[in-house]
Amino acid sequence: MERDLTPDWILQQTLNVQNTALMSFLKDKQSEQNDGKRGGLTLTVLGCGTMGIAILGGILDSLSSTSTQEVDSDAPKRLPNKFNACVRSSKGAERIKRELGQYERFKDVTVYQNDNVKPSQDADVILLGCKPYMIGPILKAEGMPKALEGKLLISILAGVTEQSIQSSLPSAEHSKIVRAMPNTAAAVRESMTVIATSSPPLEDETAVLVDWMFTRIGRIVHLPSSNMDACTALCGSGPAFTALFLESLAAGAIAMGVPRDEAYLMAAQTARGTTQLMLKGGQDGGVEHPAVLRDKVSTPGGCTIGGLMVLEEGAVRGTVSRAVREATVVASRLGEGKSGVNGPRP
Ligand SMILES: NC(=O)C1=CN([C@@H]2O[C@H](COP(=O)(O)OP(=O)(O)OC[C@H]3O[C@@H](n4cnc5c(N)ncnc54)[C@H](OP(=O)(O)O)[C@@H]3O)[C@@H](O)[C@H]2O)C=CC1
Ligand SMILES: O=C(O)[C@@H]1CCC=N1
Repeated sequence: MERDLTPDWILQQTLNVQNTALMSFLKDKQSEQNDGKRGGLTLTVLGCGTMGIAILGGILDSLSSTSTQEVDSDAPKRLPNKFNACVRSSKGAERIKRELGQYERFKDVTVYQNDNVKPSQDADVILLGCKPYMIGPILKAEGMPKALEGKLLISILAGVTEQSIQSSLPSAEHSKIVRAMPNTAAAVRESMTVIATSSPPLEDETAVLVDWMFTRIGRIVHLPSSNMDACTALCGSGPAFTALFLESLAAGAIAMGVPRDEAYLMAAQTARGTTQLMLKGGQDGGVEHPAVLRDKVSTPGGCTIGGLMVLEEGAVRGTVSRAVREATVVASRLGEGKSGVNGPRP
């Protein structure tokens, strides 16, 4: 676009540039002050892959967007302000930069490749995000037990109990271990994360920090550790089960001539609408019972009841429930320290 370079226009542009620089300076200062006031924590993600990136992304996003405002009301006194992301391969390191580089607070992230000791020494809080069977060797590696002493360890590993993590750590002065189970919707801040209740209970400040971390990526509930494998099957595996159902819904429509892309979009938006109805709640303020939603759609003599009867003939309810039970059993075996646990059972 052509423009007259009038003195007024040049002055305005100069002021705009100065304003932007000033705003950015003030934002940085405010962010430093918030971190300083709270005595910032260092968070290290040991195994920063799909889930580690999603969780770290939620935290960086939240910190980036609240730095100029009063901090969130649910925030702990001390927030993480430095981050270490640990991986094994250069591909893993590249992925972190590619997926998290967009966040302003990525400047506070250091990526480590094949070095877990230094970032663990520097950490106050450690998020364990490697594969379940890797945890023993990682925790027992030279220098690690000492580096982890007295730290808060938060594990998202399927099937790995707090006791089993504790047994990989020789020193008794160890470290508080908290188990949590998020899901891949963390990447869009819609995770359902189950946090295992600790025994003895966590100190207030630690509990607030753990809740704050996982509410950055979605909703949380607290349940006893004994429920964690079933929660892994429902919430952790749930996106895969739901995706299969959505794929089947769309396939039916595609078979009847609906264009493919529109069919997937319709399946996704229909699921979103249904979950919103369910979450909006019933009369008692809780989650709406799915059977109530189902009934509202099933006009007597209509097409929905016709379709539902086919699903019942196909034992969909029993099959899906059994898949969750199977995944629960397999999840519990993931903590045995080996891979390939879907194989035959004795
Ligand atoms: N995926 C899911 O839907 C869910 C997974 N979980 C749990 O989360 C954990 C991670 O799963 P997910 O994110 O999918 O797995 P990924 O394979 O995506 O991530 C694992 C990460 O660990 C890194 N890693 C491997 N070896 C080491 C090592 N020796 N030291 C440091 N880092 C290492 C890998 O690096 P590199 O890539 O370089 O090898 C990778 O970044 C699992 O325990 C799983 O049970 C929980 C809920 C849902
Ligand atoms: O299938 C798995 O092992 C992981 C844990 C929960 C979801 N995915």
